Amino acid sequence: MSKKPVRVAVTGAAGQIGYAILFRIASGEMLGKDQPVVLSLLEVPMEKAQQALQGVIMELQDCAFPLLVGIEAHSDPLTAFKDVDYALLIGSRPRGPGMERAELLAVNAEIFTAQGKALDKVASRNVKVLVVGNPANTNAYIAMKSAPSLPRKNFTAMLRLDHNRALSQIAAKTGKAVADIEKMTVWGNHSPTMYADYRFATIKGESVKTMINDEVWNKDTFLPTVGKRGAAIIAARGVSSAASAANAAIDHMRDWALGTNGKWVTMGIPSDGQYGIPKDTMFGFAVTCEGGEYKLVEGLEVDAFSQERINVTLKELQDEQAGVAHLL
Ligand SMILES: NC(=O)C1=CN([C@@H]2O[C@H](COP(=O)(O)OP(=O)(O)OC[C@H]3O[C@@H](n4cnc5c(N)ncnc54)[C@H](O)[C@@H]3O)[C@@H](O)[C@H]2O)C=CC1
Ligand SMILES: O=C([O-])CC(=O)C(=O)O
Repeated sequence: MSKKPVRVAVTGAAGQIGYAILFRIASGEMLGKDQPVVLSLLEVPMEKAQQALQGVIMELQDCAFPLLVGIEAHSDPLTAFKDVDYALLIGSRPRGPGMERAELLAVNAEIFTAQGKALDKVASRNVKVLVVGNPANTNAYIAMKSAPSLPRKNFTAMLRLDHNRALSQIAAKTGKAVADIEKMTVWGNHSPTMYADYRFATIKGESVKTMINDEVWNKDTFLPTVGKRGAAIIAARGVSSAASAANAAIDHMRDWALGTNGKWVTMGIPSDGQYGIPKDTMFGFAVTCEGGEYKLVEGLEVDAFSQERINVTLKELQDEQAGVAHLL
């Protein structure tokens, strides 16, 4: 018997990442090749954006995806999020020239407060929310705080792009296959302060740290390369990463929904106080997923260098949270 369709909301659906992700969701790459989906697409209520959205919808129709059983265009989160099972919050304002970080936080805080409230009112009580729009961790924190009737654990932020970037740098350094790397993780904020940590990583059972054995490379090459990859892509392409961001969002949601078979992945999740990260902080942690739930990997040793890195990324997140506290 075929499965009941699920409702998937995507915001910023006419943007770059939207264009790179919708076709993959509709083809079953996110939720499985046996899972029919209804796409509920949200864009700003401006004529240009709504018109562009109609163009994307025409293209989705023209793909005749067997799993795509409905497409809706919306300009109001209250209708877009009605009964949704999955919500990918991608649309947000990028930083403009001369714009201070605090201003960006304030503009986006409004978007994510409204969207959190709308999810709270109308989404499925089991909705799985992934925030991609930057600053992703703090936007996810805002949405979670604006949706008090939904479980906190339903809200997550995207650290998977950093995780995937780290995997690919390690593969290049060791000359091994990406697919063979296990137990990689990224701690903290989706920003240059993130701490990509390969101390526990293995390749076919062998320690990656021992294989690389180069602390200077870790500190001076690996961490800056992963941390500043977003800026490097903007410098090269003139616009920010879109296909790789869409790919990471697919990976995040697929693993959360369908499980990781014991493999570690990185998700930004609300802390319950583990590793000294204050409760509710939306922080990148190693997790495994099973049965539609993520589970934090506990008991990892935090050495002095790691603690220092974790403190830096935590401080940044706490400053961001303090910057929006008056809006919540
Ligand atoms: N977490 C991560 O790893 C990454 C996050 N990003 C972030 O993702 C976001 C989207 O990136 P792009 O698609 O490249 O940007 P884009 O500018 O191409 O598209 C954003 C779309 O969102 C729409 N939008 C803005 N406010 C909205 C609202 N309140 N409701 C619904 N739609 C809204 C805009 O009209 C636009 O079509 C940016 O904030 C970017 O910085 C990008 C790459 C990686
Ligand atoms: O850096 C940016 O603006 C886009 C982004 O989040 C990334 O590529 O990691």
